[in-house]
Amino acid sequence: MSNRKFFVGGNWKMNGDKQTLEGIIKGLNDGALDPKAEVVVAPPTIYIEFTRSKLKKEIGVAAQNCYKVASGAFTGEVSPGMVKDCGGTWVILGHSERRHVFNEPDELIGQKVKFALEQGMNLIPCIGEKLDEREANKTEEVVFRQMKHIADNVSDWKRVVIAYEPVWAIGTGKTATPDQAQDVHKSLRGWLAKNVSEEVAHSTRILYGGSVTGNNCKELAGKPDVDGFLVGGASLKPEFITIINAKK
Ligand SMILES: O=C(CO)COP(=O)(O)O
Repeated sequence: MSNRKFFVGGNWKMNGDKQTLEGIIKGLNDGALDPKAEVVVAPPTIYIEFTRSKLKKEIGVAAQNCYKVASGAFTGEVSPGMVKDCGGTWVILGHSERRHVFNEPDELIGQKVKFALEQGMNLIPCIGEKLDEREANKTEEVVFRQMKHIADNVSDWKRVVIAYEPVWAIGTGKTATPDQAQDVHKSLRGWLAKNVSEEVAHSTRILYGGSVTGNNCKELAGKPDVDGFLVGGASLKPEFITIINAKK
């Protein structure tokens, strides 16, 4: 048995306003959450401070992205230090939408990983293959390449939680089967054992993300290498609590 603490992240993406987010926050504050689960939510950057000020302290707050330097002429960007200043202690990096809508390459994601860790943040770096890559049997090749760019820049694995999010499963209602998720998670753990260390492979949490719902979370969470979830759409709904409690 592993002693990896079950972890559930809610990625709110570019959704909500103060009124609706307050409703979601109230639901989390009042909900009966499994105390054995670690929970983090990622509001749009502009609502990080608002969320932190309303949300109970047991739940962490993440940014959905941040830049690779502390300050300067980078219009539209925010730095890890700014996230921290507003009460965020986590940051999601390399999310599929950053990679594929905003064309962020592996190298940039690696640089962001390095800098955010240096700045004291906890990280949720994301990896995952596209449908054509899966169909061409390139899933491992793709996720191992993405992992290498991340791993080469990690100075402290205790502050890193990996999210495996197959691109074809994100926002599509097409969840990976528990066996598909388990297969990739197991390969990733094998990669970590071989390329980083047995200790890191054993202790690092690997989350699954992609159309996780209150209905499919229990079966996914039952797989030995699935240590939690990164949830998009369902994290805006009351069923997020069911997902947090998937191991209860
Ligand atoms: O991208 C995701 C979480 O980061 C997953 O999104 P959905 O849960 O909406 O498929």
